[in-house]
Amino acid sequence: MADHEDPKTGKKNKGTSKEVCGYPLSIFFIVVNEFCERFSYYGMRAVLVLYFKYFLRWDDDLATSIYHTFVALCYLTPILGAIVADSWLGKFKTIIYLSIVYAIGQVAMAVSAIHDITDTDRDGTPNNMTFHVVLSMVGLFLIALGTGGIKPCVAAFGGDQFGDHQERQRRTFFSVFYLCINGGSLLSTIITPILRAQNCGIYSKQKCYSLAFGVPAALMVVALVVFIVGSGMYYKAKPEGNIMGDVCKCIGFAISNRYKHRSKQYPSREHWMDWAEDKYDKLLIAQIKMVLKVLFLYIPLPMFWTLFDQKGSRWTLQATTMDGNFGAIVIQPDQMQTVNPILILTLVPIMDSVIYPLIKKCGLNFTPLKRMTVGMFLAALAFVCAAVVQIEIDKTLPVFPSNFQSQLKLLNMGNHPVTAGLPGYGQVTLQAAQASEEYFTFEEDQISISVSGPEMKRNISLIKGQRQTLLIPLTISDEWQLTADLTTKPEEGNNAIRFVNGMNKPVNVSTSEVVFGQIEKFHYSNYSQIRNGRATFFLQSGQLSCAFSRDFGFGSSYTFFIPSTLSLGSNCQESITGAEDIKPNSVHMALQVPQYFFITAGEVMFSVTGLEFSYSQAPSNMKAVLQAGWLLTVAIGNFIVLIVAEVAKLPKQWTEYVLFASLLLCVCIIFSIMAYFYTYIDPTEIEAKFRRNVGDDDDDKNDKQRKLEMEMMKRDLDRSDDEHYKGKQTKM
Ligand SMILES: CC(C)C[C@H](NC(=O)[C@@H](N)CC(C)C)C(=O)O
Repeated sequence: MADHEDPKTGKKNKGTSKEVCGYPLSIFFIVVNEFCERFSYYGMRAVLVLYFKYFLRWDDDLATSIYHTFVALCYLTPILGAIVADSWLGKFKTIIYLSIVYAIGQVAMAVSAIHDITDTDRDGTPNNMTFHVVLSMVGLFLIALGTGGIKPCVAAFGGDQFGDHQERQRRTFFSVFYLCINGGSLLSTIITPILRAQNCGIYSKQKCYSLAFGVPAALMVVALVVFIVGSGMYYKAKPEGNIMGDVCKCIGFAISNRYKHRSKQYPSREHWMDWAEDKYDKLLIAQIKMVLKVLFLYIPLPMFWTLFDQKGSRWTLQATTMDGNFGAIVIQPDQMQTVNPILILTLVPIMDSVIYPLIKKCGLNFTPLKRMTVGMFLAALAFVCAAVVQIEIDKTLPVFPSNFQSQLKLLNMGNHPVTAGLPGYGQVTLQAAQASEEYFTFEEDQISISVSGPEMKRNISLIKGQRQTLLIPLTISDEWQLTADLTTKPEEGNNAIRFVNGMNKPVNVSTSEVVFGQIEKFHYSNYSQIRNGRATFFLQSGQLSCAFSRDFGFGSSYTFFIPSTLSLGSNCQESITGAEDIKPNSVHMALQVPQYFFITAGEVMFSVTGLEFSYSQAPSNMKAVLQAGWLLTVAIGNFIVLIVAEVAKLPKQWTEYVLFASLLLCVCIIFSIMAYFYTYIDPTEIEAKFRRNVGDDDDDKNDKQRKLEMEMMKRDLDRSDDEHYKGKQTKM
């Protein structure tokens, strides 16, 4: 039998698998598995809301709530996976079984997105939507179970591959592991939206959601195969029975025993868990103490994730009010999120090979908990940057009417100039086919407007909180019309465009992507969303057919006026005038880069370190459980976003950013105090000593000596100021 194999089980011993440059070869399969799995997860997530909205035809509210429920579930299921792994199947088998569940879920999603399956009338839309909804919900449930379930196991299983002499390599592994997460997610969030945009189908061509889900499904199968291929090389720690059951029972016994002995006549014990000593093994009690110490330290951590997860929501919304034109490329608001994984891919190597060594050279002991504290501080700083950017944006946003005001714009549909008398604003002159530049604000319910050239006078009823445009007709006999204008910026950085037809006959307007439909004479169309860039509009009315083009930025709104003078042979490019109802975004998206930089630098210090810290401080039989505890802080963080945003209801977005920054700063201070009192431990060493002292009946040490050693170890776990273990234990 080879010396790297356990003589009893024939299985590999820890840290003895084949090595390449000091690293166990087995971790190669683990990091490739993680890369493919994250590709699969983030790729599917990137198109999920669009699938809900455009394939299942759900409204925005339902789509976003199901999406967030799914994401929250993905961070709750790790507990389940960890318990199964640590207590029953072991990490290896848990990863294999749950990966199969995960891959089935992804395949179910891909199948649910094939519209042809139920498209009996072959019109391109499914005829049995229930089938697609049920299949996709089952798919998402399996994915949440799979991705969440394996997450704590894969990280801990990777850590398991290193021997005690490979602490430095294990730290590097967690950094590379993080790089793979972000490499996979970056690639997939670029690729799957492209796949979705393709047209596919048997009977009719539709947006290809099946391909956008199918490729992540294939990557999950690849992840599973790669993991299985590495099978012979892994160190597989054996689960030690129902450890979570034992932990719960032991804690329960300690509490009830303490309660039974609450009277002063009983001497107090150093730690409340010591009340379990009457019934439970000292090793188990020591292990529970280790876990509880770390879990206690985790209490403030969800606040970091509360801020971190707003990248995908609030910050993306902020980007929709910004200008994404970078010259050579145009960045869409949701694409700004890719800055995070891109920065991770650059910052992790820089931190590991330059910053941390430099700090060490300066003689500073930049311990994991110090790094996490700095990470929190950087995240708070990111939100201060977000607040400053928001203040700049707010300065450029249009002033919409309050609930006590109404706003009115005038559009002269005639061929001659008119002068309109407006209460409080005097005389306003408008050329032919011209609109007033600004909206006029009124507090009255009704105003009287007199127009000269031709002479007209009308009483106009205004609606509080609304913006309207008054279409001043060509002749006295024509109808006066009021349009309902936008009182918010168009969504997702798009431009809201509509047309007013000043001609005496209907006109059809369209672009290559958008149909405005037929607009009756002297009427106006609904708003349609046009993306940034150049758009060409085609006009068609009887024999008349022409086109004109305009360039659009982000978040503007225009009313284009088709004049009565437009006729066969007219030059539409010159004849059609546009009134700018909402100015395009003018604050550049590049201003978001500092906030992305700080949150990502914070993530590297907080999350990469936290991942490794959770592994290194966990007892051997609860590695996955503590990883799951770490992931639970992410889930709680997500819930806090919903609660704080709902409860705080701040009128200005920048104040909400400042609130979140202040909350994290407070939490950061609390955490630094807690961290100061934390003593790093070496679980392997503690466990070994307990085993030696407790389990070895043939030990020739006398009882007194043994008792003394045990007491010392107990004190090491209970007290923070002891630096007993080979100087390995250091404070914060
Ligand atoms: C614990 C997770 C929240 C960490 C990790 N996420 C990241 O690394 C992000 N930088 C990815 C980005 C695409 C949002 C994960 O395991 O997904």
